[in-house]
Amino acid sequence: MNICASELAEYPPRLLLPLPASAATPRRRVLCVGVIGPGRVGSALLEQLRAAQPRLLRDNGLELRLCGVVASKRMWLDCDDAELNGRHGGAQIWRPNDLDAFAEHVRGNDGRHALLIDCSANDDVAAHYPRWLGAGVHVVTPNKLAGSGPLPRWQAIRAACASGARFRYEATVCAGLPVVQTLRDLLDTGDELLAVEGMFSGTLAWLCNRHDGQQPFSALVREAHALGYTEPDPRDDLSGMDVARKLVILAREAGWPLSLEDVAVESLVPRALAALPLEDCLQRLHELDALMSARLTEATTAGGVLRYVASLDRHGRARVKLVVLPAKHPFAHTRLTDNIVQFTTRRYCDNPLSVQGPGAGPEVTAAGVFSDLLRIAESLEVRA
Ligand SMILES: NC(=O)C1=CN([C@@H]2O[C@H](COP(=O)(O)OP(=O)(O)OC[C@H]3O[C@@H](n4cnc5c(N)ncnc54)[C@H](O)[C@@H]3O)[C@@H](O)[C@H]2O)C=CC1
Ligand SMILES: N[C@@H](CC=O)C(=O)O
Repeated sequence: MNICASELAEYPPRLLLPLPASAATPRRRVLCVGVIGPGRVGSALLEQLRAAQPRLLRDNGLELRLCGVVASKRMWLDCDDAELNGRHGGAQIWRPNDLDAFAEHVRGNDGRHALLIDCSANDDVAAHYPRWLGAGVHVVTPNKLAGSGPLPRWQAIRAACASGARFRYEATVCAGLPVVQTLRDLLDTGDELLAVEGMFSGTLAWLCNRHDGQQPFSALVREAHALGYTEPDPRDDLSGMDVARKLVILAREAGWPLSLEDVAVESLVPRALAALPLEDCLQRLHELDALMSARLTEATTAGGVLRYVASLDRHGRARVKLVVLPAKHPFAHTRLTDNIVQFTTRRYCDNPLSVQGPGAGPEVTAAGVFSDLLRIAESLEVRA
């Protein structure tokens, strides 16, 4: 709509007044944050938090207080004496990893708002969520192991939110894309999920896009790992398990009690590599090449493209597999790490609602985690 100056003059004057003081002066809130897993995503997140801190405080009245960082073996707490550490070459900074002590430290005992961000891919960390949430600590994570893990644990996590603590996991599905929130909004406004279909793996999308026979498939897998697209163990991507986990998370979001065992999964990992230690598997990745080359020939001979597709139909049948799609198929027109999620719902039944865009990489994933943090921060009441 265009508004010319004369029209503007006729608008009710109150529309032209400055914003009321309450909107101009944001209420100040403090959120104490602990980051678990300073790997590729965790480090990108720490950088984004650091860069955004002054702007958030100035424009939103939100003070983010980083209280600690814990890695697989060690942790750092803000109460540690920085000056002492300086004199000891940093040797005092790191204590041994202790998740319970870490959570207690971030939670404090002064009624503060506390948030733990799990950027690991570790199941033991996920097993702590019910306790943390039950104690009133918010949890945000891109780690898929809680959302797709044992159903009773998932239910315990949801139940623990009765404490008032919030659990958000947008980045578990398609990294920074607004997929979980979109589904949540559909459901909360009374829609009903009928089916989901899509490409949920940035790594597999990128590999399918880049694999043209010019380079061995295994070299591309190594490149995807170096770019931060793969899981810490790339077999989680190649086996289809990462995609299956995302499908389970979406199904559960819609109230369907799906478990990983219910998903028919096509793995691209040769049996001989499946159970090897990670280092040995990486040495033998070339054993994938002949298999993937044959799949590529099959696709090009048919005039199509390879895509790794997930689907959950109206009868609850869930499957993830590599398929040949015709060149005109909408999934064939995706680029780089593009993911696409199509929700067929009661309202969107003739033409599904689609979310599409880059679906892997530390920066975009960290941004998805960060936006979860901001949604939680928006709901915080002011505490002294
Ligand atoms: N890389 C990507 O594009 C995306 C990743 N994710 C998820 O983000 C998470 C992190 O992925 P990356 O950063 O790529 O992995 P990474 O391997 O680079 O980092 C994982 C970190 O977790 C730490 N860690 C492992 N066990 C721990 C424990 N018990 N306690 C504390 N820290 C522990 C490791 O020390 C490491 O710093 C994973 O769950 C992954 O599935 C989700 C969406 C996209
Ligand atoms: N390894 C995953 C990262 C995001 O979940 C992928 O490639 O999609």
